[in-house]
Amino acid sequence: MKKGVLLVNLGTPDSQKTPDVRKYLREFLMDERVIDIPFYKRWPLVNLIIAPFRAPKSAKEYEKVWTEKGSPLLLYGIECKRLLQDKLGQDYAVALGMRYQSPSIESALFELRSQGVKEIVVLPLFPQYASATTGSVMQKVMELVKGWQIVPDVSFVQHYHRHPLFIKTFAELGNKYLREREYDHVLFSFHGLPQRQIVKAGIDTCCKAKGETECVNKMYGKNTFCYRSACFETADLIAKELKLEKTQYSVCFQSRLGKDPWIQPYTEDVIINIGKEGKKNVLAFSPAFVADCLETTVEVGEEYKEIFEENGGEHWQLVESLNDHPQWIDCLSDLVKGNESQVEELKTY
Ligand SMILES: C=CC1=C(C)c2cc3[nH]c(cc4nc(cc5[nH]c(cc1n2)c(C)c5CCC(=O)O)C(CCC(=O)O)=C4C)c(C)c3C=C
Ligand SMILES: [Fe+2]
Ligand SMILES: [Fe+2]
Repeated sequence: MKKGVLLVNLGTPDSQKTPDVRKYLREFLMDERVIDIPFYKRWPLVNLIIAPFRAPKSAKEYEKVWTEKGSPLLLYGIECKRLLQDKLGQDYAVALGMRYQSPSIESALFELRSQGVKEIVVLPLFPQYASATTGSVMQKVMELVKGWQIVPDVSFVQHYHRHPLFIKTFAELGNKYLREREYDHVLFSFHGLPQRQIVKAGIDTCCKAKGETECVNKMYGKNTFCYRSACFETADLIAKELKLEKTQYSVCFQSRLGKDPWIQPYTEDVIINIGKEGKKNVLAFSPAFVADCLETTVEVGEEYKEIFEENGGEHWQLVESLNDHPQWIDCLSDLVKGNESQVEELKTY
């Protein structure tokens, strides 16, 4: 009997046009794990304020990344599915679902069920666990399978932010640029989260205090569910692979939405400081994403580049994401098979 693999990414609009972007934003932001406030406040905020006002602006940005075949996030997902299926062979059936919009997780689960699959490994395409991403995917899958006559044996890959192949692939992609020219700083910019989401996750040994801007203890390997700490760990491991000193790189968090405090430091502030320090050449990684998308290509590749140049910077280079890199497919295969090559001895940094 085949074993099922369900790859899940965030999702993307059906087209780059404003109505489709609005529809996507509505579904995405109405998720109670994404905007984690009571429904009676979330509904008007999303439907009357954020979606209507943000959709036309976001649509212009989606226009910049859209290809003839569609959204890069979806196209890389489809390609990863194909390559992983080839790598795993006939004993496995691989499907792709998006948490929001299409193809839905429901359709991907039906695809697996129609192939007689009774055992499914769910692999969210988010290396660092957050309730808003991996948690939401896990909840959705459980809601969907709970009504099946034969409830499948489902397991989840909750995170892989320290998996050696994940780290090595990013490091190799970056090294290509580091060999080409001199850089005076390296930046690791991760997607941000409202600070309260970290506090709510109950990580009381880590980012516990309200407004805490530093993880109190970097107990890597023990507080893997603190998204912020996991991001620092990913950055430290890539930096180690690149043989960077602590002073040669910074970690920061992008994409703040609204006025509430998000996890810090904010990417924009860090870029302004780097510029003020007279650094001219910056290499930027965005390792919360495993595929290039709006957040990497436009936000890091264009918007942060502009801010850097306005603050004295001269050369800004975004390191592309893992996309369909063969070593990334090896990493996915390793995760599916539960080889757990990421569970090495816990290291201290
Ligand atoms: C409260 C708002 C948001 C939270 C929390 C959030 C967490 C989060 N998101 C990703 C990954 C992606 N986000 C993307 C786009 C995007 N994210 C938000 C808001 C929150 N994200 C918005 C409003 C948007 C839409 C774009 C925009 O209008 O600016 C994408 C890109 C999708 C694409 O089609 O290219 C990804 C991927 C992570 C990993 C994360 C928490 C860890
Ligand atoms: Fe997001
Ligand atoms: Fe933390």
